[in-house]
Amino acid sequence: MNLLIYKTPEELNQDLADYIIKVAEVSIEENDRFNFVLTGGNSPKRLYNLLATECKHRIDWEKVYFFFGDERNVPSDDENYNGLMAKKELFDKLEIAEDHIFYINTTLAPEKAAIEYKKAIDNHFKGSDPIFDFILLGMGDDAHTASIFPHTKLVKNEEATVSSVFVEKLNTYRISLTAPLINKAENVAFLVFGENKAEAIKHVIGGEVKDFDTYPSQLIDPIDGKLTWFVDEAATKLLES
Ligand SMILES: O=C1O[C@H](COP(=O)(O)O)[C@@H](O)[C@H](O)[C@H]1O
Repeated sequence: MNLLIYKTPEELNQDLADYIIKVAEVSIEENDRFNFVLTGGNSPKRLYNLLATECKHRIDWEKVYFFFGDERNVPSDDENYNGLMAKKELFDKLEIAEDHIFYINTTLAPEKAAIEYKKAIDNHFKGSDPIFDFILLGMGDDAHTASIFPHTKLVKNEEATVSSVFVEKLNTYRISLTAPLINKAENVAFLVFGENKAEAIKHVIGGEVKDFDTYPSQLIDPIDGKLTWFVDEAATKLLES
């Protein structure tokens, strides 16, 4: 695991954008495509904007396929739909072709949406192991990642798949890649900044004992891939040095 700590979110985003560009270049050179899993929430907005503007000409976007690590069970025009945020910040600006974007279909019941999403992933990988080139993850202040929330059935899911989950504290369903599927990836990066994440970082990165049920982000540990944490100083202020 590689922990990179930045003074500000701006510096973090710049470096993370450069990192994504390098991984994309290697994937495109080796496989003629880059399979990129996006995170949702608020944290990645500036990064996506940066990729779509200042970094626009540094990636061959026609070779990029976009997926989502998780989705909220809301209509696709709801402002909480992760896909809508990515569409506004990234896809529309880059004029990404629709058949390169794998949205999670929330017009279906959550369980069916998860099944269909896994099918779409399997089709894309043409039956070979679904190993994504790059998975970008966020982390909530409760240490959830993707939609693997504390004390939910997803924490214990040992299958590399996509699953729906009812999150009691939010009183809603989510659809999420499971940790075993995430852990197959070539590269996984966490994007975490802000003081409100400090307590979670203390336990997830600094914790001596594993308590997956309370801190689901601890589940992320790629089998053969590389894990990098991009965090700012505020988020690490409770980490003992
Ligand atoms: O609900 C979600 O939250 C996490 C964390 O979001 P952030 O804005 O605090 O970084 C995010 O990774 C996930 O995709 C999203 O659905």
